Amino acid sequence: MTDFTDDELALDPDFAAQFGEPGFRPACQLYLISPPVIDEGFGDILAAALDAGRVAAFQLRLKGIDDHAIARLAEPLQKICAEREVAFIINDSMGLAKRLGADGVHLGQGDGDPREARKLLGPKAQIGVTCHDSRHLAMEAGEAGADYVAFGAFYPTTTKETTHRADPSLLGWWTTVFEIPCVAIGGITAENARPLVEAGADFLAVSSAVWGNPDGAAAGVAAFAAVLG
Ligand SMILES: Cc1ncc(COP(=O)(O)OP(=O)(O)O)c(N)n1
Ligand SMILES: Cc1ncsc1CCOP(=O)(O)O
Ligand SMILES: [Mg+2]
Repeated sequence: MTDFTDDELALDPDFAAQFGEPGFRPACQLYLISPPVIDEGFGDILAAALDAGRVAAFQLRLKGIDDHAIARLAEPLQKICAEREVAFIINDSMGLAKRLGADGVHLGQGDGDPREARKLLGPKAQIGVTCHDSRHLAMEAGEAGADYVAFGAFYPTTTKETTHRADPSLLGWWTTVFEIPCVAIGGITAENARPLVEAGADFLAVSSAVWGNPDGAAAGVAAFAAVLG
């Protein structure tokens, strides 16, 4: 584990210069995270959601079933994403991402080494890493070649049991020092997203605010348009 000095963790101009000057950052974009359980009808819901606004990526995050079952459910969803040039990301398993020819993989701290994922998936794959509320984890992920770092949870969520709470200032620090995109996740809604966008989040990772929207997932995506600018 790399030991970064307090100076390096601070907003030190020399440190910033070493690791990348603040440059132009595209507007914040939506990154949809699937419900943990879906059925064969989810494809129509996903297509409607992706057609309702600017979505950069979709992560298939299924829990409680094996890779074969995930692969069966993944195929039509991967096609729906490809038709709309939305990145299709597999959660947890670099092996399954390889098997499916997914656009990338998201790795939690217990899901494997980003360097190994890079060797397996190649230079074009999008490899994301969970960094909770930790600058250290994010800098280690960046050093390991991650294409994005994910901070959270920012708000209470029922989608996943979380023990870390991130502050928007973490997003501001990261985007001031590093060029690698950052993702904010955890309990994010169109109503509470603005502080995260203003702090510099490159992506908002959202699940229940879209799939659980009482007016439907398309309305859930459309509701973010105002805050994403
Ligand atoms: C974009 C994004 N950020 C964080 C997570 C959480 O990943 P992980 O910590 O591995 O937990 P599970 O999602 O696997 O329960 C994520 N999936 N996506
Ligand atoms: C996967 C994950 N990791 C941290 S919070 C979370 C859940 C995100 O879902 P929601 O947008 O419903 O809070
Ligand atoms: Mg995981």
